[in-house]
Amino acid sequence: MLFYPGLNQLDMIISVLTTSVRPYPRSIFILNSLINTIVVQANRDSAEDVDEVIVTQDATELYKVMARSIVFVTGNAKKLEEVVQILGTTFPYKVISQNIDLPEYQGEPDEICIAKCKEAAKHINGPVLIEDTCLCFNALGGMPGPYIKWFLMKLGPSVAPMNIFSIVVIILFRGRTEGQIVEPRGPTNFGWDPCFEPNGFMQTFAEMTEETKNSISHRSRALKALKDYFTSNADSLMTKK
Ligand SMILES: O=P(O)(O)OP(=O)(O)OP(=O)(O)OC[C@H]1O[C@@H](n2cnc3c(O)ncnc32)[C@H](O)[C@@H]1O
Ligand SMILES: [Mg+2]
Repeated sequence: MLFYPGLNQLDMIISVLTTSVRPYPRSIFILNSLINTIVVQANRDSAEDVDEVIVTQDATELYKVMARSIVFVTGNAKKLEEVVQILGTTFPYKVISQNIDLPEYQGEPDEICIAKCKEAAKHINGPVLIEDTCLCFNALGGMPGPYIKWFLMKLGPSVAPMNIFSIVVIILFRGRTEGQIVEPRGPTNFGWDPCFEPNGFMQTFAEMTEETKNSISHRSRALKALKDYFTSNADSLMTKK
């Protein structure tokens, strides 16, 4: 059952599909046996797009590496930067990024997230991580919600009081950060960061150091829950088909 906290909140939803275990774009997996060398998968991108070549002599080891990869699909470089920083080096899965601008779906945040996740999985053919952020205004009955991207593009970061809330669905995790909307302050290179001042702080997200934002943000709380879950269940998740 998916959890949705209500519209008077800002929701960040992260979906993880662990439905298949296959090779992924941007990696070449090579099984180097005594008999010959088998390229298990060369991806459909050009050779320049290949991030790494993994060579192993042990088929079991190969499948372990393949099974322990998740592709984070996003067209947003700032999201990617934060997700990589937050997950850090101790996340038990290898996170490979793929820049695909997925469709902006309509509907409730959880439905949007699932649709986005399925679409990402179609491109990647394997486990994917996606994220969708909604910004919901109390004064507007929850709008623009998932349509915040277009609001930001048209109006810039000037908004009304709200709360922040983060959840992760399909495998479900939640994180929440509350705060106030203020006159924009700080760099304007990431969405609504300049106008969101979390409770207990005198700075907006944009004015904070990355470390401070990542220690309290909706994203970091959702990802912490995800990381804890994947760390405890790494072996059983790896074998899921
Ligand atoms: O490819 P995807 O991952 O969908 O990336 P996106 O930029 O399209 O992102 P969303 O669909 O989730 O749209 C949410 C909007 O909110 C912005 N946003 C997301 N997380 C944010 C954060 O932590 N701080 C400020 N703005 C954020 C983001 O730049 C978008 O304009
Ligand atoms: Mg998007």
